[in-house]
Amino acid sequence: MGWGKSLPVPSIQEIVRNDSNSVPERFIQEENDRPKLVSENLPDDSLEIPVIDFSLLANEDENERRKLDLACKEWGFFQITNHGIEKEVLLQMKTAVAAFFELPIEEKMKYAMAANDIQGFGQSEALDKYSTEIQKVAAEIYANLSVLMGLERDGLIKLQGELKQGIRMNYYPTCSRPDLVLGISPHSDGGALTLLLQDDEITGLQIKHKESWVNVKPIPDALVVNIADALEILSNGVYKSIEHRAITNEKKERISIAAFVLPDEQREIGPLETMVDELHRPRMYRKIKYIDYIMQFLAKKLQGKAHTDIVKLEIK
Ligand SMILES: O=C(O)CCC(=O)C(=O)O
Ligand SMILES: [Fe+2]
Repeated sequence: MGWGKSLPVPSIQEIVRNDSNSVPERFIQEENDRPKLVSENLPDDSLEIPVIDFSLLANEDENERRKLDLACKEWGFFQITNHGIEKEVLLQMKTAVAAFFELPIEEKMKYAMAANDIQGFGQSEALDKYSTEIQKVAAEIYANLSVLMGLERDGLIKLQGELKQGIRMNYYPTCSRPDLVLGISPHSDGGALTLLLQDDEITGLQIKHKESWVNVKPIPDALVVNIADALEILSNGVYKSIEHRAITNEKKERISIAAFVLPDEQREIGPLETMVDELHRPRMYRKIKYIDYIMQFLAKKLQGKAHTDIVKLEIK
């Protein structure tokens, strides 16, 4: 598990417990960054991110693989159904995470302090099972992306080493002024691939698509998958690591669980030779050791989609 400990941010559960009606000043977004929930500029609800049937992918279905290719090029995001992870495993993970967020702050701190915990969660059977299943799904997506990028099925794994995984749990309390705040600011993910288990009912995730924000409407038991920075770089910008954010709502708290699939930190990442074509698609990024990329990524915090700029080459 790579990135060790969670950052000591003030516990939102504690803030809400103390006063659930006011929005602390520092959460209020600048006018331009507010989610605009009631004005014009509403997210276009007619648009939906692509849905991929994982069982077809696993059966080497050419058509589904083409859909995956398009989804990664045009959206950077897709939902997968029929991923084969048992409902029970998803439910147990959600229950364990919800229980964790219910713990009093003192108990949570104990987990946060313990070294080698996944983002302050401690060891748990639910987490281990979930993480193992996610790994299998990620490996199959990797295999398909490898083929789409002109490699053998195990091409990406060979280049990146064994896949690492980090889990982040997000808790968004209800908010009396969802129009003023964001649950999570716009960012792209720094790993290779992110698999997100989100609430079955509450819409919170929004992604940038053609300059506007599009809601990712929950499909019960589906996983939301997105291309993250390392795959954007490996694909020489053909697949996009898209900016996304989460909004809050007045009615119901929301939990999401993000599994970040990461390259081996000691490996170099850079555009695959198969994705570079000096005439039509010149090399867009320089090579960088993944650990160096992450150090620079973390130094910039969550600030929009400037991350891959770290390695972008000037194209003349
Ligand atoms: O809660 C969500 O839907 C988004 C979470 C997210 O983007 C992240 O954890 O990186
Ligand atoms: Fe994210």
